[in-house]
Amino acid sequence: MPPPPLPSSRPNGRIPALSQFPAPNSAQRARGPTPNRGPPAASSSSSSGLAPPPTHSSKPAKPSRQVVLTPGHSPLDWARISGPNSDLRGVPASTPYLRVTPSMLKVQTGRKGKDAWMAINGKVYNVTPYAKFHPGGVPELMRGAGRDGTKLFGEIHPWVNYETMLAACLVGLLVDEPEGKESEMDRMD
Ligand code: HEM
Repeated sequence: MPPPPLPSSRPNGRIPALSQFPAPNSAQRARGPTPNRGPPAASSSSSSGLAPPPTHSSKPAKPSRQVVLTPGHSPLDWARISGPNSDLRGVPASTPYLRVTPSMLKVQTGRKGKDAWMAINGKVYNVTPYAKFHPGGVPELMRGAGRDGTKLFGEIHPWVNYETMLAACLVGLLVDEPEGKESEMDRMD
């Protein structure tokens, strides 16, 4: 079977070569040369020639305050021991989640044989089991012990996913002091 006839616009059967690209009357040419191609202008080149530009990692905005954790207390170790089935609340296993009042919280300082409890966004955690795993160190963590640490926590590391990390340590919810107790306090004034 003979090949199909060639289109009449290509008499020699070849795609015509462009003498110039973009073609003189094209839209690309009308826009002018592509910017930012080719060597930088002499005025913008630094004195160090081909040296790479300085990076942002060379000077941290704030020095890290992380401590060296003792062996066996890495974030991975914590993930392992605080897994889905662990209960690190420090209360009898059958205890339901507690309604924790500020006065109950106040005594859980981590001192005098008491565990350290901390409220964050309305949830109360026993942070004692986590203390040696805290990358900021034990004393730093204990600044929030026995009180509502929401503000402090948020000022330092709002990105930390405490809810997942401390799920096994969730003791209960922070609630207001009961009415009777408040009026008793008022009477004392
Ligand atoms: C309110 C009490 C707390 C204070 C005062 C505190 C303080 C700190 C400090 C000073 C650091 C070092 C930050 C740095 O690298 O410069 C840090 C790191 C860290 N803290 Fe806390 N912390 C508190 C509570 C918590 C809690 C409850 C958790 C966990 C659930 C936690 C998890 C972490 C983590 C994961 C880091 C490493 C952050 C990172 O490298 O991005 N902290 N903390």
